[in-house]
Amino acid sequence: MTAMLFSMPGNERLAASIAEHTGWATGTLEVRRFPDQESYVRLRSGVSGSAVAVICTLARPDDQIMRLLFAARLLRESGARSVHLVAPYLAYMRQDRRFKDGEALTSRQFAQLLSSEFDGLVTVDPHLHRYADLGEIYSMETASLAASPLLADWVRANVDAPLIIGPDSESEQWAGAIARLIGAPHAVFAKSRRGDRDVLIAASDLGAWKGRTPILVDDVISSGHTLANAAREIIDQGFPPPICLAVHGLFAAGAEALLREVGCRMVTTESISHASNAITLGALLGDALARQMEGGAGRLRITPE
Ligand SMILES: O=P(O)(O)OC[C@H]1O[C@@H](O)[C@H](O)[C@@H]1O
Repeated sequence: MTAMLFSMPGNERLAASIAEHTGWATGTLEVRRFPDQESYVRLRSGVSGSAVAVICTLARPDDQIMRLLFAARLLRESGARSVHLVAPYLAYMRQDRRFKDGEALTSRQFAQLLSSEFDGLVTVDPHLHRYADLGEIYSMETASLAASPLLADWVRANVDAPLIIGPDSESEQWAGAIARLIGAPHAVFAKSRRGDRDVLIAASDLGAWKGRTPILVDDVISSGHTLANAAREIIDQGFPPPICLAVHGLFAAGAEALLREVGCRMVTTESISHASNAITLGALLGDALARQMEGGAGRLRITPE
């Protein structure tokens, strides 16, 4: 199997990290915007008969989706044997139900758009909350990789006597896994969300673990309010400001400043490029992509309504 990697703008470091691990060649896609903001995409490498992967993490997805779909179609039309998407951060997964009457079910529609052009998807900790599996909405091969072993490695190497804390019940899957992997205690708080930037955290009593270094663990930092409010609860109980350890650092406007103001140090994986990136994903993504490509994904299926 010949394989080739293509990076969408802004994903060059991630693509290099996968290329370094797999030894695959990196091809060139020229991608730019016309003055009217439409997208221009041109393939500058031969792909005939190759399995190809486009590396495009999906933070700020609305800025990226059209050019990504154009690139996928172009690669297929140019003779690629199969076209895969490596999106370490997968967007729109948090809109996994109609929370209010009349809301668009964007997770499903976004999945249908990607599934209509790609044969396979490799991603890291997609926000699987009300969906049990990506197969419920994606109709292509999917690999959902768990970052918790890598997060656990980071804690093991950097923190003595950690206390792992999840800010809400959804985060138990990461907090619990990391705590088990490193043999540390963990606690999980409760959260109620009243708005995009308005969350209430009900903390549990951490008194039994005084003296340990608190580490808040979550899948996503978006507005930062979940972790900032959880951090305040931890500090109120006499602990130092926690380390905020997350798989995906989206850092919406104001999030970084908010967490700094509370005194938190932020640590994230390289799924979204940010100064807090401290955990590389090249080996995890490269191995999963190789398995998917060797599996021979190549048949395009369309999700039925
Ligand atoms: O509070 P912000 O940072 O906006 O949002 C991130 C939180 O919202 C949830 O879906 C995530 O799992 C995380 O707990």
